[in-house]
Amino acid sequence: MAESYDVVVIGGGAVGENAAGRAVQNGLSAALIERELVGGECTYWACMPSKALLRPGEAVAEVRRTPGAREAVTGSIDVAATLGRRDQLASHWDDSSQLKWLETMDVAWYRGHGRIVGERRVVVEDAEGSRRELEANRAVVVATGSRAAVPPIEGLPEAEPWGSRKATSAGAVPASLLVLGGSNTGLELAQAWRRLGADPVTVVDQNDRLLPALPDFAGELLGESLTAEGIDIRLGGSLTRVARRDNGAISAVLDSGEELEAAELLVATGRKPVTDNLGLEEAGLSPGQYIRVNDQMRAVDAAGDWLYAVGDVTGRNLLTHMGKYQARICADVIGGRETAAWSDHWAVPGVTFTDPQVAKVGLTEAAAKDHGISVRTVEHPFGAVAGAATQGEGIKGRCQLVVDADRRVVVGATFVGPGAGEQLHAATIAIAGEVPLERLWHAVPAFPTLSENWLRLLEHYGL
Ligand SMILES: Cc1cc2nc3c(=O)[nH]c(=O)nc-3n(C[C@H](O)[C@H](O)[C@H](O)COP(=O)(O)OP(=O)(O)OC[C@H]3O[C@@H](n4cnc5c(N)ncnc54)[C@H](O)[C@@H]3O)c2cc1C
Ligand SMILES: NC(=O)c1ccc[n+]([C@@H]2O[C@H](COP(=O)([O-])OP(=O)(O)OC[C@H]3O[C@@H](n4cnc5c(N)ncnc54)[C@H](O)[C@@H]3O)[C@@H](O)[C@H]2O)c1
Repeated sequence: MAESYDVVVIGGGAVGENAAGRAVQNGLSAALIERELVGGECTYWACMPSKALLRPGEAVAEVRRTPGAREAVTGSIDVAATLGRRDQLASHWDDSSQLKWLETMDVAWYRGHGRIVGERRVVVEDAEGSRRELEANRAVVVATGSRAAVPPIEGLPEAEPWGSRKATSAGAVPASLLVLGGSNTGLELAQAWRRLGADPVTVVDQNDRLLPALPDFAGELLGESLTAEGIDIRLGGSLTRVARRDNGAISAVLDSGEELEAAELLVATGRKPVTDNLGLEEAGLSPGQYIRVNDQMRAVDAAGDWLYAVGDVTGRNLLTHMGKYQARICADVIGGRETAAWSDHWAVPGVTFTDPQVAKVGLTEAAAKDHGISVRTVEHPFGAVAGAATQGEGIKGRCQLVVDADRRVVVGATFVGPGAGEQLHAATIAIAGEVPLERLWHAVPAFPTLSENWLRLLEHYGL
């Protein structure tokens, strides 16, 4: 006899949890199926532990920028304390508090592998092999996330490289680190382990520049900072061969023929969807692909109207906060509200939590032009306001606003500088709220704060 819920969510990462919780808040009954730890990658092996590894280095750099405070830093980062704090922020890889939250929210949870076995029907199989069948009166929501994609490089699997899971949960600092893939994962973890003592740290990426989807200055400024602290960045190439030597060291051959050696190799070359062994064929979908969704998060290629997908598994903005936004939209749609995930296209915020941080929301100049928008951009040095001077010496960086010149609203913003991520939400509000420049002009930034960058940018625009 199947147990029956309005909504059955497969995958209990941050996104699945939010979909189930919001469904209950909307007056529906919901069940969540998770085969590993409720909380998913973000909680245990991605966002939280990586930020915990970065924070001590960032805090020390902040203090070192400030005369009077810098003299108080006489030692080096305490690795054991950093890893201890990391373990704490990763909830010691224990999901009991997440389970408590589900219970408080009245979400039923099942530990096991979820698989669709027919229209609105899902089977959960636990580790012992016992099976329970769940029936979804209204919808099945797939929130099974993503896993690391490993490129086909000779010797790579046998060399047992680090993936993001190992690189965020390691119990000791590697003597040296080679990072393949220089995007958010690779750059954050390269800097984290460098500042914790790995030396040398080398980053290899096939692109000709860092962060190519952002304005040029973002990758350039970040690259300069990382290079200055001893991270060797090799762009425009990859590895052709990898081996782990008898002494445990990694040997890697670049496509230029040069051989690099490191204690560990981190592979951070992107993600692929977790859609295998999920029974997607029951809804007419192919396994192994991202699940295409519309702005109501309904799986557009699925037969019927009962299958939804949210989070990384959709391939749309692989970011926790965007997945959670999709989850809220999805649960509202299932609950009968008319709504759409339009922010997914126009106002996606993202922060690379390196030092300096790279924070961007909305469209770049190039993307805005592609959308036929008549664009004007304005820029200002991040550190050229009194708020930066009070924070310390030598604060560098850049800010940029992308403005729709016809509608006189901001459509994109990028900030590069220490702590730039905290500047971002003002831009997200301006973009999502379509606040006219004439109105923004009256949003006065307090003195002396870094937010005065907004005033300078608007002055450059001519206000
Ligand atoms: C190193 C790193 C750092 C990151 N830092 C950030 C950051 O700072 N900010 C940010 O916004 N994003 C960050 N991200 C991205 C973020 O981690 C993901 O976008 C987010 O985890 C996606 O959440 P999700 O719930 O969709 O998927 P996941 O977190 O992958 O969760 C999916 C869950 O589904 C479960 N599951 C899969 N298949 C089944 C099945 N058949 N049955 C039952 N359960 C199943 C899995 O066990 C998993 O728990 C980072 C990513 C990495 C790799
Ligand atoms: N702070 C954050 O919000 C944060 C942090 C980490 C990850 N994430 C998200 O997680 C997702 C995955 O991030 P990611 O950095 O792991 O992957 P990614 O797909 O963003 O970047 C992968 C990088 O690897 C490079 N690459 C791929 N194959 C290669 C090869 N064979 N040789 C050399 N280089 C190669 C690519 O050029 C690219 O720069 C992204 O959506 C990202 O935004 C977010």
